[in-house]
Amino acid sequence: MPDSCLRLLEAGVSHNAATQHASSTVDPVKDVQEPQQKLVSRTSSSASNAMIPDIVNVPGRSSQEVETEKRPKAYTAQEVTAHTSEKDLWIIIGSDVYDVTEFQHQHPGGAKVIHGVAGKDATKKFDRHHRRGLLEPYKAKYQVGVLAVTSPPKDHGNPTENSSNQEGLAVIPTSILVFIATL
Ligand code: HEM
Repeated sequence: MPDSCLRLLEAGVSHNAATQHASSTVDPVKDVQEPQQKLVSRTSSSASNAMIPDIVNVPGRSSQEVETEKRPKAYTAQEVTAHTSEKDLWIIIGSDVYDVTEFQHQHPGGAKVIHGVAGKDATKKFDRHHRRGLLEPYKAKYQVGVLAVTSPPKDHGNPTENSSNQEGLAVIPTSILVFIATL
């Protein structure tokens, strides 16, 4: 075989070796990326685990029981309206719901004023005659829950944080392009 051919062969071999080397440099990158991807998914799953209350596994008690203890019960204003009789009398003050069936007869301001707000939001009338701080010692005994939030609390008032709005922004340039293309 002529020398030039030998040189060419050598060059081919070294080229293949270089290709192999190049591809072998890609593989480790893949190897590095894969665990990273796994890490990301592990991180995101642990992030969703963070949403689960810490004390789910209380021996002998269901997570639902523990949850019920942690959060006060939420009642809608509609539900409170079902408790208007002297024998079952609830009122709302601020964001709290009180069962004042027993307290109405001990109320220094009289039971009559309490009857006037039975099953209703008594906040305005209460605030006319008391400081809110006055309720603190009564809460443990008479508060039965909190007022349920019926409308979504967030995503109002800051439209830039709305993801659907971000999608909308992404659509605008495309539609402009289509418009330009039709000219
Ligand atoms: C859980 C609910 C309530 C508690 C614990 C409560 C407690 C009290 C207390 C301790 C007093 C004596 C005066 C004072 O210390 O300020 C009082 C007076 C009074 N309360 Fe209430 N109250 C409640 C709800 C209401 C509501 C809903 C009304 C009105 C609709 C009302 C109207 C009055 C009035 C008119 C007085 C007399 C005020 C005065 O003498 O100047 N209270 N209440």
